[in-house]
This record gives sequence, structure tokens and C-alpha cells, in this order.
Amino acid sequence: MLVLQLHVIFLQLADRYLMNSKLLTRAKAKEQVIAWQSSGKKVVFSNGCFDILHAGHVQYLSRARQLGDILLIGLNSDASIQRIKGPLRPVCAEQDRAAVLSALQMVDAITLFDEDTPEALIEALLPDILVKGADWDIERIAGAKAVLQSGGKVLTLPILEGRSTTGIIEKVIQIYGKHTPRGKE
Ligand SMILES: Nc1ncnc2c1ncn2[C@@H]1O[C@H](COP(=O)(O)OP(=O)(O)OP(=O)(O)O)[C@@H](O)[C@H]1O
Ligand SMILES: O=P(O)(O)O[C@@H]1O[C@H]([C@H](O)CO)[C@@H](O)[C@H](O)[C@@H]1O
Repeated sequence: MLVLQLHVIFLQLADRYLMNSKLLTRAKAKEQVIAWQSSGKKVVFSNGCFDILHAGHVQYLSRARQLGDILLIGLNSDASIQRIKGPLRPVCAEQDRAAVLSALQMVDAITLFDEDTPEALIEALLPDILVKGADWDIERIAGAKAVLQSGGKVLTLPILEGRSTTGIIEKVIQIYGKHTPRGKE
């Protein structure tokens, strides 16, 4: 019985590690960026909340990855999102948001940041390319100045119209605001 219990604990720990095997500390992310750039790889960086993932995110991340050799994502922590998007957000906790992004083939690495903006993170990492969706004007993109000054590029990618996490939340409220979700009667 003890062996079985130990086996279950091992599997649970393995799952947790494998779910977030791409999640790096800031120090490790910096180390990795230096290693990638030293071997001639172009590091693309983007950041976001990636709360409830949708087709716009997937298209965006796929295109971002095609801009270089590595795609590193700066992911807002739960505390960061609560401050910038309101106390009821995020819907999905940071470990889950990181696990979902980790499962995407085009995402190579993820690092959480707790600040309101990724400016300090980007200044520390100095990626070759900083990219955001076109819902952000270049002038408003945090970290742009540091990346440009280091000889990097700052780009925006087209938005897949009609897709947003907020939109999904609003649609769910519209649907279930009137009805109890199936199976919850
Ligand atoms: N529909 C979309 N098409 C392409 N890129 C998108 C789309 N929506 C968001 N992005 C990009 O994905 C990244 C993460 O954005 P974010 O997580 O804020 O998505 P969101 O759907 O706008 O969320 P919210 O509705 O909570 O603001 C950002 O760089 C953003 O520009
Ligand atoms: O998911 P979002 O809302 O697109 O991500 C935000 O992007 C902000 C942007 O980089 C500002 O230039 C950033 O400040 C904020 O922390 C979120 O990552």
C-alpha cells in the first residue's frame, strides 16, 4: 500500500513538472537568452495575460514564433492581472495559464512577472524582437525603448477580429446569466 501511495505522489509531482516544464525563473530565463543569443538564435519575446486562451492567441503566438528562432513569453502573475484587469481576474490561475501555454508547440519558454508591466523583465532579458498584438500602439509597448536601444526590433502582429478573453467571459455571462450550467441542476 505504501509503495502505491509513493507511486501516486511521484506521478503527481512528475505531472506538475511536465505541465510546466517550460516555466523558467527570471534568472534562468536571462541565462537561457544569453545562451540562445550566443549560439546565434534570434529570441522573440512577447508578454500577456493569456487568461482564457482563444484562436487569436494561437494565431498570434504562431506568427510571433515565426519571427525568430525562440519564442519566450512573459506571463503576468495572478497578482499583476488583478491590478491591471480588475480583482475578479484572472479566471485561470498562473500555473494553469503557464501549463496551457507550455502545451503549445510554438512556445519555447515562459517566465512569470509580478509587476504591472514587463518593462524591468524586458530590460533584463533584452530579446532580439519584442512583439505585441496590433491592439497595442508601438509607443505604448513596455520595454520597446530598451529593445530598440539594444539594436532589437519592436513589432506588432494583426489581431484576429472578434476574439478576446473578455468577449468569452461576456458571452458566458450572457448564456449562463439566465441558465444554470448543464449538469449543475
Ligand atoms: N484576437 C487576437 N488576435 C491576435 N492577437 C491577440 C488577440 N487577442 C489578444 N491578442 C494578443 O495576445 C496577447 C495577450 O493578450 P491578452 O491575454 O490580453 O488577450 P485578450 O483576449 O485581449 O485578453 P482580455 O480580453 O482579458 O484583455 C497580446 O499581445 C495581445 O496583443
Ligand atoms: O495580455 P495583454 O493585456 O495584452 O498584456 C499586457 O500587455 C501590456 C503591454 O505590454 C504594455 O506595453 C503589459 O504592460 C501588461 O502587463 C500585460 O502584459
